[in-house]
Amino acid sequence: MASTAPRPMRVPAPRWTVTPWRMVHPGPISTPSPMTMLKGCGSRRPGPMSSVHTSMWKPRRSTVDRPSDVPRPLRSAAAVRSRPTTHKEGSANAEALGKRAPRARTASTTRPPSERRKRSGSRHACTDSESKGMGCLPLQCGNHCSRAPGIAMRGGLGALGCLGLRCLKLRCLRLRMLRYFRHKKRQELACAGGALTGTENRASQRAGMACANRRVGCAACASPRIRRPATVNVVDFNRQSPVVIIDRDDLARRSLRACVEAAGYAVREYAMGCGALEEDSAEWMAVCLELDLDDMAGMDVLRHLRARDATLPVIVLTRNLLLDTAVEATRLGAFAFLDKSVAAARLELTLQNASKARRMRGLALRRAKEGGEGPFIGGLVGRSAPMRALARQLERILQSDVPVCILGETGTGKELVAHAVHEQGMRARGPFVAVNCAAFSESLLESELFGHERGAFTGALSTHRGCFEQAQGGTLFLDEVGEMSPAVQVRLLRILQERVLRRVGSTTEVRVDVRIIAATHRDLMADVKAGRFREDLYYRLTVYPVQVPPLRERTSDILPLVDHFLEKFGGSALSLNDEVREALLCHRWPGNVRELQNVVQRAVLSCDGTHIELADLPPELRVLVLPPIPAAPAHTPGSAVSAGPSFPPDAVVPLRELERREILKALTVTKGSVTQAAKLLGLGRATLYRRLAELRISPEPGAEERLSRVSSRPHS
Ligand SMILES: Nc1ncnc2c1ncn2[C@@H]1O[C@H](COP(=O)(O)OP(=O)(O)OP(=O)(O)O)[C@@H](O)[C@H]1O
Repeated sequence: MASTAPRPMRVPAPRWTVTPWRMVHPGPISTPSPMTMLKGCGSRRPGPMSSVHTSMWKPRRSTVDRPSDVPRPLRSAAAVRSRPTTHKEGSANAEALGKRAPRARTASTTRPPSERRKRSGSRHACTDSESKGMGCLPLQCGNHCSRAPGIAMRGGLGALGCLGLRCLKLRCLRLRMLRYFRHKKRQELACAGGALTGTENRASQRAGMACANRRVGCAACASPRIRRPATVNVVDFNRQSPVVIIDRDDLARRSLRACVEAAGYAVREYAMGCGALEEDSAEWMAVCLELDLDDMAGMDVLRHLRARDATLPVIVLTRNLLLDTAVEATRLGAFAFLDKSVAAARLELTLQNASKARRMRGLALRRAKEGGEGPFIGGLVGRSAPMRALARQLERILQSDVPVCILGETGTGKELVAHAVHEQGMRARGPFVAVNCAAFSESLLESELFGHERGAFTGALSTHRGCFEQAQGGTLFLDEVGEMSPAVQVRLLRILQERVLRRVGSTTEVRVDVRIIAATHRDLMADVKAGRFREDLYYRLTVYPVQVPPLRERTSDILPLVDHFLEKFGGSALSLNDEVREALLCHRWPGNVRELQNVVQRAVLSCDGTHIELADLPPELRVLVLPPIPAAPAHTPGSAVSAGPSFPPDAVVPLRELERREILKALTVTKGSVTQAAKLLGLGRATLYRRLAELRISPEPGAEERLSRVSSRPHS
């Protein structure tokens, strides 16, 4: 048998033989990762193009005739196994090597790429059929070309001109990377929207990737022990959202905890992969995962985590940084891959990027979930159109550092907006320091903002770090900035321009890195015109002005806010009757949300413990029922209209009077039922109540008596 084998062409032995049969295929994934591609190409020893090219035509050296000093090519064994040979040639080669002859490749012996890969280790070369099946690009023909001039002419090199193998591989790599990223992008989009097409789903399953929408169960989600949320949770990620550490080593966990906590994140630790997977990961900010675990393979944990929440950043940590592992982790969607020995130094930055990505994905998910209603702002309650517009405005500045000026009437929630910008912005991990400029005299405000040295003035018993220094790396909220004296304005302007400050009584300058958010209820431009506010400071502060709408312009937020405050003040079990709701909706709310909050707090205290009545609201909210309705003698149309001024029959009646008469008529007909009257008049109930208030009409016949009863009750 050995004598019948074709004699290999003898050529002078090079120091290193390139195995040029095929590009190394990364495994059973239809769109291989770029890292894998790199691995495939990189396994060849770099050298001048000409030498690589020449070596392509040489037969591969067998392990038998490799000189002992020649290092064993990384993938020689795998390449031997997967090199597409004829049965005859294969047998001959095998016998020459003293091994069992490979079986002929038949339909029954042909295995799927994944299996072949398992058998041949993680590295293997594509066969012809495989490369077709995997949709290899025509450019890969560069590899085929290495085998026979005929193929070269037909497939690739002929068409492309005689490119060197490495050029082809680079082009091939680039294209495959492009395909990989496109595929990945599609997967991520599908994860967010929860809708993979059938083909994509099958593709991701074939690839062993997490099935994001779970319409078809994937292998990774098979374990019954592991919690699988049915829907994508929408969470506001902030500093309280924990970074989860999964590591079996107590010491390593402790040192990681210290790193993560120093970076300003809450931490949750797990020694076992299963322990972590049994928890709900919806609120986790990120995961630091050690691959070497006791109970299950780290890669499986990663697979499960990604399967349940494709937006959860998983940072893979390992002691032995192997390319194969990195490739596998990247393919499974790991956010980053860190060597444990350098993890501490890199972790902070990686966590920063991870949390930013998580927050942005969270925002996008929330928006998607709310049916495109608009983004969500921090702890602000209210989804009215003006609030959604405000949220959209804020979203644009979250990831920037521009000074923001929040304008709006008192009690509209300016400080809450400032908090939201800080919490969801880039400086979320820094401090948020708020100072009310109206609360201090000029000298005190100076010392409060900029600090002072010991003995700088009478009473300065110790050195004081001002608000600017306290807010280093974070946000300084200057509330009521319009109340600043001209002297403080000048100092503030200098800090904004030069980013340095000098404490009162000090000669040295301190560099400050602070984001400024200012707020005022005043018309700052008017103050500038009146000379009360510096124009240059105005333009420095109002780089991005934001107007918070008053509550009267967003009545649809009133009832959600009432529910919010009822819950806040322990009255969530209390119910409101229709009268109370109408009164709340029709009030003008000059004190805005703060006033509403006070009203609800007071009502919770003064009500009977089951429901809130009109009597539990302050008198200014009961104005609707103040004027008594004139007694309607009969239900005849027009009889109730007599309460108004009389006009000569041919006189033109003012529209307001006509409106008043028609409303009274409707109320008479409906026996004081506002709902029915509104229907008769073709108005909304709230609109009719507003008109009643404006026209000073009491809607209900019994209003007078009830009012007197209510007014006599004591209020807390
Ligand atoms: N959208 C909202 N959702 C929940 N609570 C709110 C909202 N807006 C305001 N509040 C509450 O109303 C109160 C007043 O808000 P805030 O202090 O932010 O208003 P402001 O505009 O800064 O007032 P001022 O101009 O008087 O300082 C706070 O207790 C705040 O929690």
